[in-house]
Amino acid sequence: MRNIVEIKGLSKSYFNKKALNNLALNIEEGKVVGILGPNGSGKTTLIKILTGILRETKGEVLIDGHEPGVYTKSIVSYLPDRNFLYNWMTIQDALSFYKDFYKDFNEKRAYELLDFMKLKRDMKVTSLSKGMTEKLNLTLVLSRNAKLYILDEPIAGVDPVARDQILDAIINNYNENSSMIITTHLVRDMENIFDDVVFLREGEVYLTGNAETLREEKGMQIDELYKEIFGE
Ligand SMILES: Nc1ncnc2c1ncn2[C@@H]1O[C@H](COP(=O)(O)OP(=O)(O)OP(=O)(O)O)[C@@H](O)[C@H]1O
Repeated sequence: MRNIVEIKGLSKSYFNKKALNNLALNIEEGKVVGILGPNGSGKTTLIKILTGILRETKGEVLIDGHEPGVYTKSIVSYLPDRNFLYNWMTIQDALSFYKDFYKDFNEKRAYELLDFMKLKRDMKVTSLSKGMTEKLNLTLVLSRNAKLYILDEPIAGVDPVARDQILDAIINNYNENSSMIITTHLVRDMENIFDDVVFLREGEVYLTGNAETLREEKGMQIDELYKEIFGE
C-alpha cells in the first residue's frame, strides 16, 4: 500500500531540549492512525511539523510525496489542539469563513454535521462551551474533502456525551480514500477507531503496529498496553 506520510531521521530541538529524536515513521493511505504518548512525548511537535507550522531541525518529511508547504496544506485538514475561531463570529460566519478559505469545503456535509452535533447556525462562537467549541472545530475540519486529516487531541476536555458524539462524527465522516492521524492520551475512549497505533516516547517511536494484531500478540487492549509502556 502507498504511504501518505513518510518520515525519516526526524529530529527537532527547542534550544537544547530534544523534542523529537531521529524519528522514522510511515503512515499508509486509507488508515486511521493513533499517535499515543504522555505529556511531553513529542506528539504536538510532530503534528506541527506535518502541518508546516514548525520546521524540523533534521530529517525528511513527505506528505503525499511533498515536503510540508503550499501543496500539503491544500490536502491536509488540521484540527489544532486549541480554538482557532474569532470571537466576533457566529457559527454561520465560521462556516462561511472556512468555505471562502478552502476550495474543498463541502457545505452540505458541514450543515449535516452541525445538525448531528446539535449546534445552531446563529450561535455566537463566544457563547459556546468547551465541548461545543470542539464540536464546531471538528465540524469545520471534517467538512473538507481532504486527503489527510490531522486531529490533535480531539476529545480532550469534553464530557463523555460530547466525546461519543465526536467519535461518531469522526467514524461516520471518514472515507476510505483519505487518511487520518489522531493524537491522544485518552486511549481507552479512542482505541476502537484506530487501524494502526504509534507509541511515542521521549521523541522516539517506541512501538508501532496494527491495533488488532498488537491486541492479539500482547493479549491486552491498547489502553492496557499504553499503561504498561508508560507506567500510568
Ligand atoms: N516552544 C517550546 N520551547 C521549548 N520546549 C518545548 C516547546 N514546545 C515543546 N517543548 C518541549 O518538547 C517536548 C515535546 O513537547 P510536545 O508539546 O511535542 O509534547 P506532547 O506529546 O504534545 O505533549 P502534550 O500531551 O502535553 O501536549 C516537551 O519536553 C516540551 O517541554
